[in-house]
Amino acid sequence: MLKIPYLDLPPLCGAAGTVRLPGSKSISNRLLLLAALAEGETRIEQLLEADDTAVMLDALRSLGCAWHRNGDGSVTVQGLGGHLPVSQADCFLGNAGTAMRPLAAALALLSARDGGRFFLSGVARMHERPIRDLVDALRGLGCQIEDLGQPGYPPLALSGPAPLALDQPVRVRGDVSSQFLTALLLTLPLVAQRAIVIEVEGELISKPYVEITLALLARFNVKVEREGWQRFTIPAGSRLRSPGRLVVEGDASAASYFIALGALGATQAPVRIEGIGRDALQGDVRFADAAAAMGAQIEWEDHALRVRRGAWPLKAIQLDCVAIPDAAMTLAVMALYADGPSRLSGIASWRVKETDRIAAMATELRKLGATVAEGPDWIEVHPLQSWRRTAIHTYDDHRMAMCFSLAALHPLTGTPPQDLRILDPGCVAKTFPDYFETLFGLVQADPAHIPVLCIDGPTASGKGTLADRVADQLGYWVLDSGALYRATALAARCAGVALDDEPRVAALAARLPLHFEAGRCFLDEEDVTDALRAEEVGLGASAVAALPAVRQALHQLQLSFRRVPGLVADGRDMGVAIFPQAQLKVFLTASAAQRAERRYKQLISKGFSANIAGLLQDLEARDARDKSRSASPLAPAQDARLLDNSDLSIDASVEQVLAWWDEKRAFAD
Ligand SMILES: O=C(O)C1=C[C@@H](OP(=O)(O)O)[C@@H](O)[C@H](O)C1
Ligand SMILES: C=C(OP(=O)(O)O)C(=O)O
Repeated sequence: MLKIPYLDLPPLCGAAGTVRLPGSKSISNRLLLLAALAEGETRIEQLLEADDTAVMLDALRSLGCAWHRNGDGSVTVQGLGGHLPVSQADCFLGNAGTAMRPLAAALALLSARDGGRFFLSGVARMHERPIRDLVDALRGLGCQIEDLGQPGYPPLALSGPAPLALDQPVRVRGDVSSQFLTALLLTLPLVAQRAIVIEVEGELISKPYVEITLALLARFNVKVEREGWQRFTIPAGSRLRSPGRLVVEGDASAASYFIALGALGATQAPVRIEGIGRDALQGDVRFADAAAAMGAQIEWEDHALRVRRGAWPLKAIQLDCVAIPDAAMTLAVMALYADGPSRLSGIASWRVKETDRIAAMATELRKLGATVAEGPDWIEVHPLQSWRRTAIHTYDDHRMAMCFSLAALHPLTGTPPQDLRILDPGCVAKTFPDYFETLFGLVQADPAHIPVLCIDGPTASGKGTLADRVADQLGYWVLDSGALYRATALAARCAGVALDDEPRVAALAARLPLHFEAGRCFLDEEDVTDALRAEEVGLGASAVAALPAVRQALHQLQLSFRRVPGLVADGRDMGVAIFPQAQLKVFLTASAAQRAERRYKQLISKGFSANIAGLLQDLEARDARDKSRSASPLAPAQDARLLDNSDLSIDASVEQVLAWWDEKRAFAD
C-alpha cells in the first residue's frame, strides 16, 4: 500500500495480464453485519480487507461481537442472535457509508428495544454525508436519535429504551441514497415479530444495491416480499440465521478500472480480470456493457472476463448511470479517449459521496485540458485534444485516484506523452489498498519514459538506506545493484568457481537465479539477504565487479529493473554506465572514517564480529580498487549532484534528494 504524498505515473503505452479482484465492499460489509446480528457462526471467505471493512470489523468488536481471522484470510463471525452484550459503544466508521447507514439503523432499533446508548461518528466528510432520510424513518418508528453535529448528518447518538411503533408502514426516501432503504431492510428483521412494511418515497436510486441486500438477506433466511421498488414487506417472524459459509464476489466497481485499462491499452494480449462473472450479484458488473458500448472487446468466462481494445478511438456514450453510480466515474475518464462528447446522467448522488464527485471530476478533467460541462445530475466530457502535465487532486476519494490513474495512458493526439501526478494515492485504501501495485503489474511503458533516480557512491556511504527511503517516498522500485555483484560472488563461491576466473564467473552472472521479494533477496529458493551482507562477500563483490565480462553480463539484468512507475538505482556506476539518461544522479560520499564507523555499527547490529581499524583499511583499499578499475571506475557522472552526508542525518539526506527530484519534475497544480 502506498502511503505517500504523491505518485508520478509515466506515460503508459499498453496493458496486459491478469488481475484478481479484491472482495466486494458492498457484499463484505453487508455480510459482516448480517453475520454479527444473526444466530450462528458465519465463515466469510474472500472478505475485502480495506479501510471500509476494517471500520465495520472494529465496530462489531466494540459492540461485543466476537470474530477472528483464519489462516486463509477468511473471517469467522460469532453471531449475536440479535442481542448486543453491551449497552454502550462508541464506533468510528471512517468514511464507510456501508457501515454508517446500516449500523445507525441497527443500533437505533436495538437500543429502542433493549436500552443502551451508542455513538456513531466518522471522518469530517462523513459528517457532511446526509443521513436525514434514514434518521427520519427511524424516528417515525419511535427510535431516539440525536444529531450531535449538524442536523441530518453524523455524528449520531442512538439511545433507548423507547417503544417502537411497527404497525404502520415505515416510510423512507430513496432518491438521495439507496443505503437508507438497505439499512432498514438489513435490520428490521431484528424486530419483526409482526410483518413490517417499508414504503419508498421518491424514485429509488442505485437499485442494484438493494438487489444485493435482498439476495444476501435471503441467504440469512429472510425472504423479503416486494412490490416493484415501492413497497417491501419483511414477513412476520423473520429471523436472521447464518447459512454457515459464504464467499464474497470480487468487487465489480473495482473491476471497472481494469476493464477500462483493457479497453484503452490491451492491444495485444487481453487484461484478464478474475473474481466476477456475468451473473454477479453486483449491479456494477453492467459497467462491462457500457465499456463494450464504447468499443471494448469483452469475453466472459465463468468467474472472469477478458478485455481488449476494440474501437479506437473509443465511441462516445450517452448513458443514464443511476444504476451504476460508482463505476460510472470510470466512464468519465474513458470519455477523454472517445470520438466525441460523452454525457453521463442520473448521477446526482455523486454530489454526496466521498466528495462532490461531479465537481471534483469536472475540475480535474479540466486541469488535464478537457472541456467539461456539468449540471446538478450530469456531466459531459469532451475528448482531450492537448494533454497537460498536471497534478490530480483526489479529495480523499479512492475512486478519483483509481479513475485518474487511467489518464496516464498515452493520449490519442500528437501531443508528446505526459507524466501524471496523483496526489494522496493512499486514499485508495478505502476499498483497494493495493490498487496501484496491481496496476503496475499490468501496464507497460516505453523504458525511456520511466523515471530513474541514481544514487552512486563508495562503499558504506549509506546509499542503500537512502535509496530505500527515497524509493518509499516516491513509490518506486529499488535496484540494489551491489546485491547483484554480491550475489554473483556468493554464487561463485558456492559453485567453487575462482573469483578471478572471468569467463566462468560471467557465465554464472548471466544466469543468476536472483529475485527480490518484500525487501528480501533470494538465490533460487534460498533467502540470501543476510549472507550477502557478510564482509567477505562484499570483498568478493568488489573483485568480480572489476571483471568487464561480469559487468557486461549484469548490464541487461539491471536495465530490467526499470519498471513502472519508476526506479531508484543504487550502486557505483548507475548514473555513468547503466542509466546515463537518468533524470537525477546523486553521488553520495562521506569521509572514510565515517563510513568505517557506519559499517562497523551495521555489522555489530547484525551479530557479525568487526574491527573498526581493519574495516577502515579494507574500505580504503576497496575505494582505491573501485576508482582505479578499468571497467566503470567509481566516479561521479558529469551531471551528478554531489551529496556529502558525513554530517547529515538520513532524514536530511532524503529531504535533499527529494528536493532535487522535485526541482526536475514540476507539475501544474
Ligand atoms: O449499498 C451499497 O453498498 C452502496 C450503494 C451506493 O450508494 P447510494 O445508494 O448512496 O448511491 C454506492 O454508491 C455505494 O458505494 C455502495
Ligand atoms: C460511495 C461509495 O462509498 P460508500 O459505501 O461510503 O457510500 C463508493 O465506494 O464509491
